[in-house]
Amino acid sequence: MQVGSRRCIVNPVSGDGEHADYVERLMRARGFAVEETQGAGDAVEFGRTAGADGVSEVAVCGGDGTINEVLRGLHDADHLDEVTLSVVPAGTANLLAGTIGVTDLQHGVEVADTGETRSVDVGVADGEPFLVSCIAGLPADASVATSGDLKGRFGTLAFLITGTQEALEFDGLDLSIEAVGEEGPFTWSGEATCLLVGNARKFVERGGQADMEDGLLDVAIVERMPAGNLVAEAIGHRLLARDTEGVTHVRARDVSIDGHGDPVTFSRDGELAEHETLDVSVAERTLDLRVGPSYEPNPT
Ligand SMILES: Nc1ncnc2c1ncn2[C@@H]1O[C@H](COP(=O)(O)OP(=O)(O)OP(=O)(O)O)[C@@H](O)[C@H]1O
Repeated sequence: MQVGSRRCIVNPVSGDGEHADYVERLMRARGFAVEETQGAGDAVEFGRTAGADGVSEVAVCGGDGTINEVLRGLHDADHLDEVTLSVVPAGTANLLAGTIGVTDLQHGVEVADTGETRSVDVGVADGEPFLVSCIAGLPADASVATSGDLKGRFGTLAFLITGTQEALEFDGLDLSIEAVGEEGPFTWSGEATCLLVGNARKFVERGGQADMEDGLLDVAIVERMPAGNLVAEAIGHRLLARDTEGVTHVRARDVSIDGHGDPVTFSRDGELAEHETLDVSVAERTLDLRVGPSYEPNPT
């Protein structure tokens, strides 16, 4: 047991792969022991070991995939509610970091050292944790189709390019959804283009950071619409405006999704898995997370 210890898990190949030496030097100077991953899955193991060792502060330097691996390891070790987690963004999209107000590597190092700590919700899908979102349908498929090469060259723009290509071919999902909504039971059934379940992110109105401390998930269901309309809506940035026809939005806990016998691909913070049915819940204010100054405890 190493009470009071600090550990930093670094994925040296995240993003452009040029951050490791720089970040490791800065983190060591702030009292973090550094561990470097050598391949997929290592960060899960490092997270598990950090949990088993009782490490009190874990910083993750990498992209959203690496953060999710560490989160899974800490969850496996039953240590999520005892650790303070921080993020030093070195990935391509860095969705979590962007959402909690951590802007770049150097800022991430400062926040990991002395940033404000908030107790935030952790989403749980099929027993596995996520922080940002759990999504099915077009965005999830688009992220599968985004090749590493394209991602490397164009960064986040690659999601948009492949997203548009995929939109022209996507068939839709046949789903039934039941949830405990903020204002009572919620059910939805039909053909969807996508289902977006956000913990740190919301997808309607202006999007951006969701309330991460309310014990609720932000659920948006986009009904299937002809691909031409979909692309036009997306280009006009109107798709997830609250009043868009065909978009249902509810804040809920305990969301059950049924694909009617067809496997549905879900992306849990970028980690892909197929499920015919999926239960998503929230572990309310379970994780202490260091956040940047622009993090909003109560976003409107
Ligand atoms: N040393 C390594 N060599 C190759 N792959 C690795 C290594 N360490 C970890 N990985 C794998 O690299 C993958 C990508 O990592 P990560 O998500 O951090 O970066 P990214 O894809 O650039 O960023 P983002 O998820 O923000 O788009 C992870 O799936 C992880 O398992």
